[in-house]
Amino acid sequence: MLSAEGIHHAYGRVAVLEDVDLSLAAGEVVGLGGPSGSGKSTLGRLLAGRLSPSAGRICLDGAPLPGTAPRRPAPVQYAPQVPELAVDPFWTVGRILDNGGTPDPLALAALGVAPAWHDRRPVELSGGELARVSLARLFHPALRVLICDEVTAQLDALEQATLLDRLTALTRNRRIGLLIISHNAALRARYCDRSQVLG
Ligand SMILES: Nc1ncnc2c1ncn2[C@@H]1O[C@H](COP(=O)(O)OP(=O)(O)OP(=O)(O)O)[C@@H](O)[C@H]1O
Repeated sequence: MLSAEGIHHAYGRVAVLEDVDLSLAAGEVVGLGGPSGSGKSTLGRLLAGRLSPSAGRICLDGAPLPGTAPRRPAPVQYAPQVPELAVDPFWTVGRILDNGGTPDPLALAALGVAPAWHDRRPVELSGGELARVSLARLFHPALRVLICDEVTAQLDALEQATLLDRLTALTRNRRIGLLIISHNAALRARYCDRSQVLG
């Protein structure tokens, strides 16, 4: 489904990724590990079309990734480590969830997003609750691949397990490919079908 072949990326003259391949099938959960600075987030952003590679091909179903268009949710979504960076702090949860299309009620329920939160603002949620909201808003009908970049790194062990149990059940059930970027090898071994390590 999603494939990256021969990916090179440099920031200016500094090469970060050299000849990296990665593939992700429908419903598969793949881990991406590696030391700090090895290029995990860069690869995640490339796969979601947020950056263009210096060289190499990234395809969804054999065709180059479609360009992004206003108000049309992209089939490959990237969730950053810090949910506060992904949501407007002045918006209510209801407005955050509506952004880019009507939220999927089954995804909201599966991720444990409570209707009672809809009138609150991000600062009025716990870290785990905000992480769920920022992921739930990405589950639109066209979603094919979700890239989660250390999304549980700020959560305690119980909240981390709850979120990843719910998230992996949802993506497997929907046949959405899930890339879990994490430096935590034990976490990747527990939740991923296989892992790839950079650096
Ligand atoms: N926009 C940018 N401009 C210049 N250099 C950058 C930029 N973004 C990242 N880098 C550099 O690219 C390298 C890889 O960064 P990246 O964030 O992809 O690594 P990472 O493996 O995700 O690291 P971490 O685990 O610490 O989050 C780092 O040396 C970083 O400083």
